[in-house]
Amino acid sequence: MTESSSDKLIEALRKAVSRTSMLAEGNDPELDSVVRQIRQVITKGANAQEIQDVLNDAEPLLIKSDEAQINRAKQVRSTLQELIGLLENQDNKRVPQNEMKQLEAQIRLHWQTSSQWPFLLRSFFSLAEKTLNGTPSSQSKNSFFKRIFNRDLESKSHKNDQEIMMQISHTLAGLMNNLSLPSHYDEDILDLKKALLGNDNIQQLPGLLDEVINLIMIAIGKTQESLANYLNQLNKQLASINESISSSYHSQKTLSESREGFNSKLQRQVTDTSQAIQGANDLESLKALINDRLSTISSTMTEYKTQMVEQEKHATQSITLLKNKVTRMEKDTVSLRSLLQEKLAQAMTDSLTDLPNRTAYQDAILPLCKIMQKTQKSVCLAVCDIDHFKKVNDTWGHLAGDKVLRLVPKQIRTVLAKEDLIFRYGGEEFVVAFPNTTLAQAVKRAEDIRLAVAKTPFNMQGEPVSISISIGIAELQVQENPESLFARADKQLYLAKEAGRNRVMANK
Ligand SMILES: Nc1nc2c(ncn2[C@@H]2O[C@H](COP(=O)(O)OP(=O)(O)OP(=O)(O)O)[C@@H](O)[C@H]2O)c(=O)[nH]1
Repeated sequence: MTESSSDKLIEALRKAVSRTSMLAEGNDPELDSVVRQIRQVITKGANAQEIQDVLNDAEPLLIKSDEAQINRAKQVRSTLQELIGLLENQDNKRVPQNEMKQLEAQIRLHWQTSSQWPFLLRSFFSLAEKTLNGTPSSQSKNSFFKRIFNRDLESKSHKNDQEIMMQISHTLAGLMNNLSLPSHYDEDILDLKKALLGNDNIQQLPGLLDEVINLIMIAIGKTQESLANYLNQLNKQLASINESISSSYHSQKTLSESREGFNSKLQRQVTDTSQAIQGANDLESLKALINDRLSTISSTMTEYKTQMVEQEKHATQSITLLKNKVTRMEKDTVSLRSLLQEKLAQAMTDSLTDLPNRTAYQDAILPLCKIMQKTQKSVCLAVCDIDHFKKVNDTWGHLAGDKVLRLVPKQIRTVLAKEDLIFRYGGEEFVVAFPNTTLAQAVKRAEDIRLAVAKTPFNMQGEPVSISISIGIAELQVQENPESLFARADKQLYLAKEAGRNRVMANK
């Protein structure tokens, strides 16, 4: 392999790696087939030109895929802007200006980063909740008071809320059209769109929004998973390139040794012939001629040998160069993979509390339940919810609310065992899984959690404030699925709230 063709190959492989993030989309069948072709040519050890050719074929498709990604991001941005516009256009509602500005700034910063879309949507929903639950704008204060005393107007306002909800639901349904998900999610998307379009109930919106966010998470996760797979494959290919270079290096060395032997043998023969001819006295002129020829052959041979040595030196240098480049490329791949892992971890972590989030819970709970059922061990789930949390936000502000959300899980952790798992499930709700724990033990542990939170004074603007949590618990049954386990624990949480809060209730 010459220096320039090895350079070309390395360049082609580099291009393949950098383009992979887009190739990993896996939505366009035409593009998928080109990706397969690229993988095949690399695996079969094709030369630089062949790799260059398939990459050239892929170029227009890659540009198309790139554009589709940008268009999706633009659609998400305009959906979010449209949603904010909807809130602003409600004449008897006041959108909290600070939060709205913050959200708009976040949108400006992150609209192109798909992993941020769920967070932007969540922030929007919190803004919508605050707007709809909050005080009416000053120009409509009159109608607010009238609402309290006038049923007719109250029902009008309720209708107005419903209209906003319907508009928000419609806008979210529009967003679903732009998610790139494998076809087996078509039915889920269709169901969710139907539910969104038929929804006029504010109570259902958080659940539906969660489902939208889940699907976005899946769309992002899928991309990362394909990218990780491809990088693994690429790593194997790089290892095989390295191996073949090493073996070609060894065979070159052997070749050069055997040529060396051939040279000296030939040299010996030439000397022998020369001596033999010198022994024949009677043919002087012939001797001179043959001697002359032999010396020409000898010098040609020496020259050839010098050339060979020079060429081998060159080849060895270019192989060393190539090996260094491959090593560098391997390092690039490793850092790309760790970047990818970091991104995956980010998508699984709640940024406020640093706890594993709901996506992480959904990833972890099924395998946990399966292993516990297989080994016939008991596992319990506790759903914990901060009591009257809305009041904390309303009284002390959103930042104080965030502080409570960070401190409560810290208190919970103080009583958890090493193998217990805690997640921020959403809002002010945390889920704890107790592996290898019976219901009676879990109830005891939950009681300790409740007490640990209740006895902690939370400092709010210099004042100690008590916070309590309610907990619902259920134990996994034989052949029960995680959804049903969660539903039973959540039902107990509801009962604990109904019974006065700050208590633990278990499904016995
Ligand atoms: N500060 C802050 N508030 C949040 C966050 N996520 C959700 N919330 C708020 O949590 C509150 C939850 O209120 P509700 O569901 O009405 O429940 P609650 O007031 O805790 O009442 P109960 O659960 O019935 O005891 C809402 O006001 C949300 O805006 C967050 O990340 N930070």
